[in-house]
Amino acid sequence: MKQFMNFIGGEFVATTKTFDNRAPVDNRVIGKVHEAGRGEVDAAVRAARAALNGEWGRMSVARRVELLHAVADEINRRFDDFLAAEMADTGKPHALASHVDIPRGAANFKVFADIVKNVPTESFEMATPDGGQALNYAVRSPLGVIGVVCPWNLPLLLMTWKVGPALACGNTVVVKPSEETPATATLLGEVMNAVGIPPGVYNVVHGFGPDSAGEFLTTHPGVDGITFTGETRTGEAIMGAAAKGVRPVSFELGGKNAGIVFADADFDKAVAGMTRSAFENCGQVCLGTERVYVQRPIFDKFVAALKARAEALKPGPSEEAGVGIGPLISREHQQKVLSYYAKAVKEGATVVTGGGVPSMSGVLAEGHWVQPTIWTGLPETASVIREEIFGPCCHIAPFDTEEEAIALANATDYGLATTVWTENLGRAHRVAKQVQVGICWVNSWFLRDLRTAFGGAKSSGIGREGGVHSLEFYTELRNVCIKL
Ligand SMILES: NC(=O)c1ccc[n+]([C@@H]2O[C@H](COP(=O)([O-])OP(=O)(O)OC[C@H]3O[C@@H](n4cnc5c(N)ncnc54)[C@H](O)[C@@H]3O)[C@@H](O)[C@H]2O)c1
Ligand SMILES: O=S(=O)(O)c1ccc(CO)cc1
Repeated sequence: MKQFMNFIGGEFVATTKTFDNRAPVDNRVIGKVHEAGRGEVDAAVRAARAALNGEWGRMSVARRVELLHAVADEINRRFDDFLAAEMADTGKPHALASHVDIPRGAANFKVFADIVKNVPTESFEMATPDGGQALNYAVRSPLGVIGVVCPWNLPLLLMTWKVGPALACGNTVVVKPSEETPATATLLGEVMNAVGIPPGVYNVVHGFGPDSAGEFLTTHPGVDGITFTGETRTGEAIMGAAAKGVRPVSFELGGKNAGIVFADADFDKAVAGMTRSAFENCGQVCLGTERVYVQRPIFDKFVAALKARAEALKPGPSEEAGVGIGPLISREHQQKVLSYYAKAVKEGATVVTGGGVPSMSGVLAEGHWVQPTIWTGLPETASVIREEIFGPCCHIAPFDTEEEAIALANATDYGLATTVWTENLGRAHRVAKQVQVGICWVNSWFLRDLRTAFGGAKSSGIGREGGVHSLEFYTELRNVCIKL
């Protein structure tokens, strides 16, 4: 049985309290996770502080960049180990994990190392009251010890998306991976040691949220800032914890994203794009679309086409050929998604396809499967249109005008992403400007350039990460003013 231990000060640390790690495909116990108590979290924060005050804190940017490139190279060298670990933890299809999760997990180190190496800082000359001159210039220092609290949907990708820039900026980190997906964060500890990242720079503490490692880390006074990806409600709790000591937070939170398909869209591309945005990763992507609005002239044709695509997604384990959809992460999440499937029916939805659990054979019958599901016919007040489900499902409603589509898209407390499909360039610009979200894709979905700002509006987040914007959170910008 695999043991997932904490990684503190460059060493793997066992504890006496463990919990089960289960495979989503068949609910089998595949590992034991060593839960960190207050003592281990404190040791991790102290190790991170010592590294900050030690070799890592004194290291030149050029050497740091070199080491982070080596981390990326080592992830790529051990690609198959990371792939196997991520697939076992999440059950996601091989094609997805091998094309998205692991390569991005590696790229996050290189991209941010290069950004930090090349970013300029500002300087201003000024006239002084005595007729002389002064020079102002900015310097960036690391924020300090960063608490990184992660979700389970893209474990390595979303963790390194924060650890990459944090380390590139010279910080040290204590990572709390999701209790559902401990594997790749633990494996990354081996990579850090292998390439010579000093002990204490990267630490991992395992456990849950409240009264466990998540709470112990976010309430720890030795943590200088907290970066978090997860549910909006959890963000509220962490924000409360961060208030003590007035520590900065960066939050990437939930979404209830709209997709808008105009009648002038390239129909086949729109159907293919919406299939991905509704069902990829079994709908467990915060940027995914759960509310689809289609202009009336193509509504019926679009519903029929998306139905055909949904029904063609073959459920199965990661390695099986032709698999298009994996299971949900956990039994608990399966129950949550199925409760929404029941609610939709109760609130009067027409179930276009899905709505239940696919029939799986043998041990797979114990997995956390649900059918890709499409509804129509619900009022905008329905629960499945208002609340984030995080499953492979969407409601499709017709609209008539551009203004109506924008109003529908914006009628939510969330503001993470929108995907718009149209061949009319003017309309694309008008809609993109008016949707209240952090990212608006036009004729695409989940195209990511890591130099761009990423984050959510409204209840979907606080702050922006990506490119130089990550520096806003991971560094303190200081001004030096010299009288000449
Ligand atoms: N905006 C984004 O970029 C983005 C990306 C991925 C996922 N998400 C969101 O994440 C959610 C799914 O992920 P999840 O279920 O893992 O989220 P979650 O909020 O339940 O858990 C995320 C992490 O927070 C920890 N945690 C929970 N309660 C805590 C507390 N009180 N104090 C400290 N830590 C605590 C968990 O143990 C876990 O590591 C969805 O809402 C999704 O939209 C957002
Ligand atoms: O900014 S990214 O790292 O590309 C990213 C990918 C997916 C999600 C949503 O789950 C959030 C951020």
